[in-house]
Amino acid sequence: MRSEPQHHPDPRLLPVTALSGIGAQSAARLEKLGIRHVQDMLFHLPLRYQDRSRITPLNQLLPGTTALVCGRVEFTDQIQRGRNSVICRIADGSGGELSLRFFHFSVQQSQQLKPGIQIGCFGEIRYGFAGLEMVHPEYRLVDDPAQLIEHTLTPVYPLTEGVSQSALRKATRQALALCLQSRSAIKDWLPAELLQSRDYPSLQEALQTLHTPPPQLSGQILSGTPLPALRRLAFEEFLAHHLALLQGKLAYKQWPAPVLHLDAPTKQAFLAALPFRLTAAQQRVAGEIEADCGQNRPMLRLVQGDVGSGKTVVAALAALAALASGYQTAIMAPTELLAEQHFRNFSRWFAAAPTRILFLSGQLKGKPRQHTLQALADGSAGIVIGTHALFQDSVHFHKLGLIVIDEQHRFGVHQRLALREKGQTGGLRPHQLIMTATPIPRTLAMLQYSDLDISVIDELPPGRKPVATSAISSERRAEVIGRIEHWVAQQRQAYWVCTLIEESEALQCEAAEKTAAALRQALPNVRIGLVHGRMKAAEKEAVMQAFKNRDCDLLVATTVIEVGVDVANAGLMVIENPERLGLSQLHQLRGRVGRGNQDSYCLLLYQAPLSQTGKQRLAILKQSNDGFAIAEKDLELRGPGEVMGTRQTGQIQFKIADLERDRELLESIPAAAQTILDRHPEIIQPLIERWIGRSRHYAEV
Ligand SMILES: Nc1ncnc2c1ncn2[C@@H]1O[C@H](COP(=O)(O)OP(=O)(O)OP(=O)(O)O)[C@@H](O)[C@H]1O
Repeated sequence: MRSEPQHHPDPRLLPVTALSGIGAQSAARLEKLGIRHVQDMLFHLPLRYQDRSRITPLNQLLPGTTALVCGRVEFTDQIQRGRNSVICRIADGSGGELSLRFFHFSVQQSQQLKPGIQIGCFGEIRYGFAGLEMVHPEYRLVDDPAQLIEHTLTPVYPLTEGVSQSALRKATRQALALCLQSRSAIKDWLPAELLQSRDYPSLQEALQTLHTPPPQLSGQILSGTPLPALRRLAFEEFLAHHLALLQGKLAYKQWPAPVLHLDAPTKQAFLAALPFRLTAAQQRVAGEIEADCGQNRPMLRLVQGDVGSGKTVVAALAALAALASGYQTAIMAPTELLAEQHFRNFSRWFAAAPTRILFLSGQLKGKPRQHTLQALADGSAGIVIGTHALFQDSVHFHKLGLIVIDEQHRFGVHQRLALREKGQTGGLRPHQLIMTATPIPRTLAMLQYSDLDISVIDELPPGRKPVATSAISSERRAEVIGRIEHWVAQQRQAYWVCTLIEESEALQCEAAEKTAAALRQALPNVRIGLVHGRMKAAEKEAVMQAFKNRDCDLLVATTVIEVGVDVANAGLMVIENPERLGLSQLHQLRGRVGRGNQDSYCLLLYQAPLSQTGKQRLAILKQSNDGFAIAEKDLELRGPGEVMGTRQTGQIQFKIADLERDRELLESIPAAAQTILDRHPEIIQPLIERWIGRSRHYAEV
């Protein structure tokens, strides 16, 4: 890295090579930690702190603790020639002794440790062959033990290979001096009204406190209580992410969009042809969508609804508005199965409409694919339903007015933004409707969905009965198999879901194959089908069709059936290894049964023994059939990090904020963001740049 001229006007923006001890090589390594300029050093905060404020007498050492000690060398021995390993015994007159083990020690280094010399060490105490020992501790030869004592806690920074802790400490101290003591201090963007009401320190104080904590805060830090200084930075970081998403929404809403108007007679005719009446919640949400689509600015709306709450028909009403206004609709589902199911529903609901409803997935090849692409391009197809294949470069729309994305959490934030790019017609941007059956607790929705307006279908169609759920140890597997036999004898159908760690689809499929084989042996009179993600689409379709037609009694499946299966006669579901899945996912899976008006059951076949939390989690599923309540409980038990996971957050990485530790801050973020939007819009961009960088990944619109 090239050094910039010495007379650079702003020390904050000097490259890190301006700090003594940081050469070009270290600078390249620091870049991996996102540190390029002097001011970046200040936002690289300590992971934890070490207490070197007192020397522990050797007779008071406890294994497993970290301590600062001081003693005189009794003897030093080379124990392993090859590794230059040295052992040294020290004593301090307290009656205690400690062994120090050093590796890769030079002859010169070991010769320094002469008997009688006084040495101070900092490190972890553990049991060794010859009593208590410290392995490769930091050490210093001292005349006076007082020289070892540091009155403030010592920061420990996250490291990158090739940059030592002491080099980072030294560089950070210099950076602090340069930035905080010069007139060009780091700019505090947060307005006073947000800081005062929270009793937060200024940015300057916060950074200073965290890098060089004053002695009076040691107790608080060591007890793990987050300092207001840390809270303040986490608050600022959450705020920056929230603002970035909001800004993405506001920017998108600046574009013109087609006005989609649904006239009353068309709507009435559509509703009258449905075999049911919309619930009040469906009507309300449909109204919200209608109002959005009637604007000349694009809708960005998320519909959250519990499993089976009837989201699809609400999306169909939006598609009807698009159709009535001369625009096309693209509906994207995460799996073939779900896309096919939507395709069947839409084909039925729009049978009388003067347009073509088409299906498009990666599996569609050759002539049929050509015809589909042609119909989308010339506008003869008004509605297309498919998988993410819909958004490949080869797909062109005549006049796309509405995009519906189902099960949005499977598509990351970034994919969602990329989709917005698609389908601009004549400078107009399509309206976007996103549907999810995974209820996200309100506080977390703030981080994930603040670029969307949210509607909730909080009512199930009448007559739905809760799925009676019980947890059964896998030791009672034979009993469960017996229950299936009995169930099938009553002309009912069932699912058997094999789960494994979700990432490993291959293993999941293998497990499903084995289970199907074992069940076929155990239940020779039951017709058993198997469906998993590695089968060809046509094979899957054939099995699903057989299950729908009642030519198959028991469907063994992987979690591919989580979404998209709607077979009213299937009222029993066995879920293997439920302890491995999130509660919301389990709730969604069991939502496959209980869709008709008959009694339905879910058996959670867990691997004993279950942990305490494992038991509590399954108990929640037994007690509740409300997806939102379940999601809140899951959040309580597992914490936000687990619940969101990387998949659901769309890989939001925080520098400082910790979803677990700083959870209660989330609640206050939307109001603080609103204050900034209303009264201090000029600080939005600098805050985003500070915490997220200049990358436009949130605002790619
Ligand atoms: N108001 C209603 N009254 C009765 N049945 C309804 C109503 N709305 C939808 N349904 C039916 O309920 C079933 C579930 O609807 P839909 O598939 O839209 O649910 P969903 O909210 O998408 O659920 P999931 O997330 O489980 O797929 C479908 O068979 C649908 O036809």
